[in-house]
Amino acid sequence: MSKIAEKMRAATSKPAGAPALLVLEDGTVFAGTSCGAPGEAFGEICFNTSLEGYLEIVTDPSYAGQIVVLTYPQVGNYGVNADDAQAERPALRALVVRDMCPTPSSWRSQESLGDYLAREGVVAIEGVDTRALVRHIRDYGVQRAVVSTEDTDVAALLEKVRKSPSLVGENQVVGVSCDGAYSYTAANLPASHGFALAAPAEPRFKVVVYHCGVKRSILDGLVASGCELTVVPWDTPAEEVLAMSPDGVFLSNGPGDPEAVGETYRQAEKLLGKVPLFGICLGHQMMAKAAGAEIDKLKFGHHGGNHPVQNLLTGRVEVTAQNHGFCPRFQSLGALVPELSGGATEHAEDLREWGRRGVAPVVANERFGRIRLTHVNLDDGTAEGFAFLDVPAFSVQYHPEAAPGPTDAHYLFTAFARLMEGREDYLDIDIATDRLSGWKFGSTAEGEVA
Ligand SMILES: NC(=O)CC[C@H](N)C(=O)O
Repeated sequence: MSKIAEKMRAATSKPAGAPALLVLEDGTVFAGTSCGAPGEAFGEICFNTSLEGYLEIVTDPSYAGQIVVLTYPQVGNYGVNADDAQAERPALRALVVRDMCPTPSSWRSQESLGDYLAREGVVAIEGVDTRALVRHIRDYGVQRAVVSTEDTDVAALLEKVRKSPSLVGENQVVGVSCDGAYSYTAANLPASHGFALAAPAEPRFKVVVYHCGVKRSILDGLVASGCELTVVPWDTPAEEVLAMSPDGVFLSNGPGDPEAVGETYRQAEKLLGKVPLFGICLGHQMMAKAAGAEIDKLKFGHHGGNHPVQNLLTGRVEVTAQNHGFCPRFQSLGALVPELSGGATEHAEDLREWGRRGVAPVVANERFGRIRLTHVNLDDGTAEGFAFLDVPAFSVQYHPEAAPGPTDAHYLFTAFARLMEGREDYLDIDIATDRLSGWKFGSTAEGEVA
């Protein structure tokens, strides 16, 4: 090695952390070193493919009960800034990375990611061949796993993993909801947040938010579209919410198995038709469950910032942020209404077929009338959005607030405001000129290109 190369190596190498192990329930083992808190953490292992936004991922409450692998190989380079956090503290069980940067470089950085994880008690492992690990999860599916900095006995760890509880059937929401109601308005917007680029609209709507583990950027998006929020616990009775006479109710994202969150979807059932409703991710699943949908568990889920979704109403493709492992099946909501489904009488097996035909199909639901499929995932043909035609309600499986990810779908916050105004064309929005989505194209608040 040349002298210069030796010097460079010395300048960039970091002290090795304590040895750590990652063991999957199928017996796959990866050795690495600790880069967060010491300890032993069990959870369902999944991977996120975003290229940036690691703090938003780490603090997304929807990761409660999960061990997250980041596919981007160098993590921590720009440090951590509290304004980017999606919740007070991380809820994920552990973090797995290829390489953790101990010397962040950014004017916004307040501390290193490793220090943050250590302070928050999150176990983390680096030095893992994350490409091999992710290919393994893609081939064999998500499964239980453990990250340990305490036990070096692989056989013992494997036994413990196989005895650990499964994410399926467990209520994770109860651990990340709020204890009591609180309000959230424009005064709460963080100074350096993305939605600050579009000044918040005048507050016009009183909205109640069911907090199932809500991401802060979702609250910001609602405020940006003109809502004053009262955030309530996940199991607040619908009667209490209606007694507040809100203009609308929002059902939040949240962790774990939607089947285990009966206290929320039973409220959604009571609210549908009584007040305009909007749901994101778990909130979408809650609305679908209220209408009797069957829920599928995906092999390795959608977690990342580049998932293409086709809007069947406009034909446009949105590049979206996603984070879910479960998904309601559109076909289970009812029989097709042929006159609103391009004459079709049979459900398409692959929902992408509707995009090819230029049709947004409608089913007749026993409880709530007609429901339209509005959005479809172009990678795997899963359902991404529903709009109820006979009651004021719509929901999406993906994340219009991004955080992290592209902002193509910010317009859905505008759509909720338009739904509360009683507009039938509430979803018919040009994202190039929408106040929330369109700022990046140089449009003004009025929608004209400046
Ligand atoms: N981000 C979310 O709301 C996740 C929803 C649900 N817990 C799932 O994994 O499918």
